[in-house]
Amino acid sequence: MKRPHAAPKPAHPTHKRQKLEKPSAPAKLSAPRRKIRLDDLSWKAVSMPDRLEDFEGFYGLEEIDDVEVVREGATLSFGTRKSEEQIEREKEEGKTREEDEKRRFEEMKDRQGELDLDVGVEDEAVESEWEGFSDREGDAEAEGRGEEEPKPMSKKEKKEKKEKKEKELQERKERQKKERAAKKEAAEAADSIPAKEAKDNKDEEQREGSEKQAISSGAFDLLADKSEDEDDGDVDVSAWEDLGLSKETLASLSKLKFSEPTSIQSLAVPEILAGRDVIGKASTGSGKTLAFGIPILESYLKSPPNAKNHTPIALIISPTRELAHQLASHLTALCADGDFKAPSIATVTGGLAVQKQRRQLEHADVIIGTPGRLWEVISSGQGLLASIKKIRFLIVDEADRLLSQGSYKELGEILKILDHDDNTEEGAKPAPATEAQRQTLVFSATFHKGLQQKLAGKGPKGGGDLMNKQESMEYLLKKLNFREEKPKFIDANPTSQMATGLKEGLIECAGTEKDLFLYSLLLYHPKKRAVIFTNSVSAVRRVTPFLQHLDLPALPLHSGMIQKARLRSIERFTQRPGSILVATDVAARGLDIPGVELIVHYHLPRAADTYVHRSGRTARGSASGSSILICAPEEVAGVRRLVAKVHARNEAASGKKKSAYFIRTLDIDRRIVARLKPRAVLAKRIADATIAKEKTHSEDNWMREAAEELGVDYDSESFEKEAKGRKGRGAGRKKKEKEASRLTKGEMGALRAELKGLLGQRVNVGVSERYLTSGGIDVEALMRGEGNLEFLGDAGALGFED
Ligand SMILES: Nc1ncnc2c1ncn2[C@@H]1O[C@H](COP(=O)(O)OP(=O)(O)OP(=O)(O)O)[C@@H](O)[C@H]1O
Repeated sequence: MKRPHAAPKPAHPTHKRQKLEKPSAPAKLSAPRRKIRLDDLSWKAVSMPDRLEDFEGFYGLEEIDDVEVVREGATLSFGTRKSEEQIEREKEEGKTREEDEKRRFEEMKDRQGELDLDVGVEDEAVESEWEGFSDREGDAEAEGRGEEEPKPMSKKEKKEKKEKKEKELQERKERQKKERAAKKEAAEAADSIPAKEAKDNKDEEQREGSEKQAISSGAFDLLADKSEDEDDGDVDVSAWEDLGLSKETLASLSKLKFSEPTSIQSLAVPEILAGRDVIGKASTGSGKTLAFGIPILESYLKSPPNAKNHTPIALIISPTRELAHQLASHLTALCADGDFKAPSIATVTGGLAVQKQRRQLEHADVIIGTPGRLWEVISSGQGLLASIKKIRFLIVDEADRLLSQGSYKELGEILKILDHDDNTEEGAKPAPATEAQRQTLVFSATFHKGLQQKLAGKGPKGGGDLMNKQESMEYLLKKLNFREEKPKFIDANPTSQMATGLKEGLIECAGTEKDLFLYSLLLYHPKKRAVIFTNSVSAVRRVTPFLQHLDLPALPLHSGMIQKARLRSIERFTQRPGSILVATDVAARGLDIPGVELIVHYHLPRAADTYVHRSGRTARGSASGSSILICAPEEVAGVRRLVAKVHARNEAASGKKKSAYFIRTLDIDRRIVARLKPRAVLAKRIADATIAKEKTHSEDNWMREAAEELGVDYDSESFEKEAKGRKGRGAGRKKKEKEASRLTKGEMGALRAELKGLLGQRVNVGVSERYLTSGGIDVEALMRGEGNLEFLGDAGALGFED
């Protein structure tokens, strides 16, 4: 029986529960029951959870045992079989207990006070240790070595000591700041830069610093910094000597630890230095950036731009924003820490503040940008246009992409404006090609076959295998207004446009099971940095959360994202080993992220060239990697043709007899896939429902806003009813989305919990049922890189072994 402790006594105390732990002894039961007043009994306090202590008017509970409630007619009374002596004894025991309790509480309070004091002392100890790092390190040590036990400090002493330390720290900071400023002044004086120019440079540096911070979230700075992590020793660069480079460039290459040129570099650099227009083709990841970057640096070192009448040296055009930032990083890395003032590099891409970019351009030595933003910026400022016309190099990187249909419009405008003679009348033909003073350099890993044949002087004159006139490289090359009638065509890898360390394969599955097979494939490659290519923004939006729900570190990249988010994704992907980038073809070209080991084509590439470039994100330089296509059965034949086409081109170039390349089908254990299916199905449901909810929400908002603008009432339900009658394209999908969006919070929570449960379970995926029943393999362990690869395998187990 329990009663509230110290609370006003109820008229009729309720009998809460009979204590079970003390069953009455048979002897006691036989004792006569006496009526008793409740206050005369020995109540014991019940310990309560802390949070109840402050309950208004409720201070605690007390309990009593061996009491019976006796009903006599309408009245209740209480009886006990305990003797009076026993009750008295218990009362005494209760008092002692209460006193003990009080004493323990007081002791605990004291101890708590001591503990608080200890914390203070500990802080102080840390502070006094810190003193050892101060300028007066010796003093601090000498103090510490004192033979007598130091006396505890008073509060005043502690305060004074703290203030003194803060003052010292402040003074040290001031001193260091002054030293830095003095050093900078001395360096500027040594360079004998006139005061105004020095100020301009300083302003520019500051502007550049803040611009750089604003435009890049650091992803490509990381690429630029990668040499810093390595040890500082420079490498022997004698292998570069034949190329006729300056000692400054050689020193920079040594710092980058590039001991020898790649083949495209050794072939293209001398030609460019000799003043030739060059069309360079080399496989992905073979160092094309420096093939044109080195000659730009050489030209800059040979005749730095005149500070008073500044004009940029080079204009580099890139098909994507990410590639533009990466090119800037690679060139920055080449020029960083050199024994010369580094050229100023401006990156001009969409998605970032145009005003800042315009300001940067005024002082840029090298301009790198995407066609749309470049056009916007160049065309809007006459002064800028006049100076850009004087560039020494025009570089079109990933030229076949930039010059292809759909992308060419703005590039065409830029080229037109660059060649437009301001003295010719409006509407007249642009200035003749011979007037172009610049060198034009065009690079890619893939060029159209017709162009190659034409350049090699082998191809049919016009028509033949060329695309239609509008698209053809021949037509577009005319637009580039080469200085020479026949630019130098360099094919560094005539027999192979695919990287040498690349393994290719395909996995066949039902079109509706691509998600499941993608998940399984990623589990086969635990902790490997991978890029998943899809053909649409919506697929990226769907596949990324699908993988994330399955606890895989997926990051999205597509053109629908704001630029900062795009750069952030690349930054995280670069920083975190084992992460997975789910991307559209915006990531297919040029991106140079170290350590990518796996490329998955979730959607098939639409063209052979896209296949080459996507696959080229792995196996770069001397590294190796795999490129795997996930195909529905009806897609297999097309895929085989596409991949065979890529390889057939190589054989044609090498003059070998044609033999169709046959991409191998990789074995993925269907039993493993079947075990993983429940997880994949759940993850897909959750991802689809989340997207459908967001979509419905934003559609609703859009309709509401439109209705408001029209001044009509918007009622989503009546809209829906009306729409029900209409059936058209996508009606089934819409219905599914609607259903998915209707999942309640609770239902979503339940799905998540179920998935969590599944992900927490071991998945037995042995190679035989015997193995399955006797323990098997833990996929989670595999994902941690601890699994038994003998069974789940790496690429070798997928059939890549030779
Ligand atoms: N001489 C060299 N020695 C070693 N590494 C080099 C050398 N030149 C360039 N690299 C490095 O090789 C990597 C690939 O270079 P880059 O991005 O220029 O390739 P790419 O041919 O342009 O590839 P893609 O066709 O995919 O754009 C970069 O990380 C670059 O720093």
